[in-house]
Amino acid sequence: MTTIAKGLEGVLFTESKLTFINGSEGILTHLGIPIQEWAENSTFEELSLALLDGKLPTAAELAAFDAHLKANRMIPEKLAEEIASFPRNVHPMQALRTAVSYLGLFDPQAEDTGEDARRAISIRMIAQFATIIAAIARAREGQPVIAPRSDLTHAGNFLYMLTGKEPTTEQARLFDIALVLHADHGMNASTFTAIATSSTLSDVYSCIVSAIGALKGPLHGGANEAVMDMLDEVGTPDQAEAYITKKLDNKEKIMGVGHRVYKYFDPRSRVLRDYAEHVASKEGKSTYYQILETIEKTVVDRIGSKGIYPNVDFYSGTVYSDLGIKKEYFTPIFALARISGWCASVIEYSRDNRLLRPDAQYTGATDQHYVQLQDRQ
Ligand SMILES: CC(=O)SCCNC(=O)CCNC(=O)[C@H](O)C(C)(C)COP(=O)(O)OP(=O)(O)OC[C@H]1O[C@@H](n2cnc3c(N)ncnc32)[C@H](O)[C@@H]1OP(=O)(O)O
Ligand SMILES: O=C([O-])CC(=O)C(=O)O
Repeated sequence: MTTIAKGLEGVLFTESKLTFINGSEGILTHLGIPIQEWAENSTFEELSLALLDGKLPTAAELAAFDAHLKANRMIPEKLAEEIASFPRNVHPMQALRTAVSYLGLFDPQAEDTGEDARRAISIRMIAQFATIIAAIARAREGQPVIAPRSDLTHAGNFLYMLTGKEPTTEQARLFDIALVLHADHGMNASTFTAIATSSTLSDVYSCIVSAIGALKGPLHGGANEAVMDMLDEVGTPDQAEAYITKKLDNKEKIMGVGHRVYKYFDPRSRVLRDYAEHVASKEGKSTYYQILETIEKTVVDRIGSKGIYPNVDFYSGTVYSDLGIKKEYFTPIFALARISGWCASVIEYSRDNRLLRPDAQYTGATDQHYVQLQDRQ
């Protein structure tokens, strides 16, 4: 009998040397190195290069990569003008999807699908995503777009372009850690989507536009914004337990918890919680943080036995919110980090490409004949 792997759960379709996940123990490694070590010691720039090259870079390689990213931060003027003319009421993820598609029109290398071209485009895109997302946010808020600076880190420069203020070293580092935590995660839905597009030998821009569309949904990257919607709906910490209990009694989903692979704490959620706690210890617990603490406890007590624990989207919003970022920009920020994983995975898969084309069990009608329109009931 044919078995159907609903949601492709547990289906292996390729090999990868980038990311390993042990979902029952809550382990995540990139290139064999635990995510906690990346978060503590590395930077988004270094992890991006490591994913692209499949190895830890030397100091000289990292310096050259960093300089290359900085030199590519500007976006075409026409694109900046186009972003400024986007309707203000569209979701920033819609704007990002359109802007990246538009960016591809200005790249003479866009249609080159060789590995060197894919790598060069990827590096430019990693750099330009920050400028595009900040420009989308500024335009949406009716504020002038801010040009990138080349004396700031990728994370620091993004916060500067977003807010118009140079972040403190601690703020820039906290945001950098969030980017590191989100940079790659195996065959998640958006990376798989990017690879599916790439497997047809399509161009990198098309792969990334497809991936942005997949990340946007609330079951994937869109969950970080949905968590904030939930916190706003809960209102105060004393309401949190009753709110979650009612939702679970009604068999409704709680955002930011549960995962296809992790059946225990997502290790990234632990790192983010520690940082949220660190901020709370200095500045007092925010209402959001207190609500999250109660939701985590209620969910783990009620449905932890089903393998439902906080995922990466659970605490990320409170960290961004502490940095003064509005919730509409949380999912674009996920894309700001995940662009590295998408590009690295597309390049890795293209080395041994095979068209992705699964199958569906046919359960429709058989032995039918065409009925003329006038003869149908
Ligand atoms: C970056 C990321 O993409 S991380 C994921 C972000 N998404 C979210 O946070 C959205 C909320 N979570 C979910 O919707 C789910 O947990 C998913 C889609 C992420 C993973 O779902 P699946 O792997 O399909 O889980 P599955 O459906 O097998 O769940 C098993 C059981 O837990 C329940 N469950 C799963 N997630 C949740 C949740 N968030 N809230 C309440 N119950 C849940 C299911 O209803 C199911 O219960 P049942 O056995 O009584 O029918
Ligand atoms: O791996 C997944 O399915 C979703 C996820 O956590 C991610 O993309 O970071």
